[in-house]
Amino acid sequence: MVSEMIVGRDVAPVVIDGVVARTVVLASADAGLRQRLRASLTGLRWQVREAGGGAEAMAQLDASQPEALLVDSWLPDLEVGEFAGQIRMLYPGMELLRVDGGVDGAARSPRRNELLHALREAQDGAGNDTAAWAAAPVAVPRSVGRGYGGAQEAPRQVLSVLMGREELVWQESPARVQPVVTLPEMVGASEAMQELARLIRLVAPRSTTVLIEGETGTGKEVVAKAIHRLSERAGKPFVVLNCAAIPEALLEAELFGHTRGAFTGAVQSRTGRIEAAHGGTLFLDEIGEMPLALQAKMLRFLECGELQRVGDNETMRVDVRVIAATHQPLEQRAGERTFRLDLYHRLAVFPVEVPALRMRMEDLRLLAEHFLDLMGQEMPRKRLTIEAEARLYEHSWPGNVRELMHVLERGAILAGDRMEIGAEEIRFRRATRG
Ligand SMILES: Nc1ncnc2c1ncn2[C@@H]1O[C@H](COP(=O)(O)OP(=O)(O)OP(=O)(O)O)[C@@H](O)[C@H]1O
Repeated sequence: MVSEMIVGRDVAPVVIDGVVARTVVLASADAGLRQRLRASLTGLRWQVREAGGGAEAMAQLDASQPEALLVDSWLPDLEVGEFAGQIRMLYPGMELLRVDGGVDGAARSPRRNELLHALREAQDGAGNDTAAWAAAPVAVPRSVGRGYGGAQEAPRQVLSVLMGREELVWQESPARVQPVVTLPEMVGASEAMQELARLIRLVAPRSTTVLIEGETGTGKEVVAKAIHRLSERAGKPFVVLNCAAIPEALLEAELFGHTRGAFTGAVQSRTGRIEAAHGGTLFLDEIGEMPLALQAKMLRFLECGELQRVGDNETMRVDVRVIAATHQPLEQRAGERTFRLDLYHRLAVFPVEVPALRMRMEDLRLLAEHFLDLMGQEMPRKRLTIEAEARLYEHSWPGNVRELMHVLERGAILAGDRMEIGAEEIRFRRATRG
């Protein structure tokens, strides 16, 4: 279940040595490289925000509006070229440097020179020990980990400097993992997730209504956000309303807004979520929980783009793309007349299904690494023992990705000061034991 929210931006200037620091987001799966770059850049009065992959970097960009982005030549979740293209489109004024190319035809500036200087220093700090650039591989039980081609070998990158030129080049070892083409914030390399990413890319640029189906915790909201971010509406609000979380009596006013005195307790007029999403996207989670009477009003809005606040005679036009999600079989519900068939057809112009985690166990390791990386931003980054990882593969994950996230969080806490999460720390809730 997701909470209601309006995604906003937070900008908190940081002062280093009495000077307001500029912010750089550093996207790399290589913790060593990030650490060295952080040291160099902090010395140059840059505030560094680290991201272990493209999805995380996107979230950091959204939150901190940095002056620059440094991106590794390989990211675990996104194809770098495509990621860079999206960044240029979404943040045209931002300095973007790849650690492999350094110079991409953009004009030199003091800012850019500083970043290049930091890249050189980071390379010096690495010395000639190429093993230092290799991430520690985590073994996957072969019987279950085969799906992700080459996942057993960690990416190994060797940095070299073209002497006399301010450029850095990454050389790749033959053991390199093939980049996986998915989407911002959507970790997963399975065929099912790549197909989902393809559908999302196709539908994102249009204003088509999308119906996202999938079990609880599979990532339906993640998909909705990806569609929003890849659309021309990306700079506009992404508004979420969980239809199951608001009492029936209040849902209409929450969606459409209300005038002062429209009902008992309406002491002042209020904008509804649809209006708040003007220009952007409205994500209606758990649409199957919407009362039938309100479904009729929603259908009218979807068909003409007009709405009336509760208690108001005025009609207003808004430009909102609607994405709905459900874990219920809506078509079946429509057959049983507990959901309006006409609304179902209107919503399901473009249906997409997010597969259950047990149907794509080859994504388990990537997802686990992703969540351990995220937790590693708040406490020392922990690893799973082979036995702990095997235990993850034995489970059937009825709570899907969200359950995995919670199991790992619990495991990390239970492990206390130890850097490894053992099998005994991987505990499943009794009700969801697989
Ligand atoms: N592919 C993914 N990559 C990274 N994180 C994911 C992925 N899928 C889901 N998550 C994470 O798992 C959690 C649950 O995802 P989300 O809320 O999108 O699921 P949902 O299907 O909308 O759940 P519900 O049906 O309960 O509303 C979130 O914290 C989300 O960030």
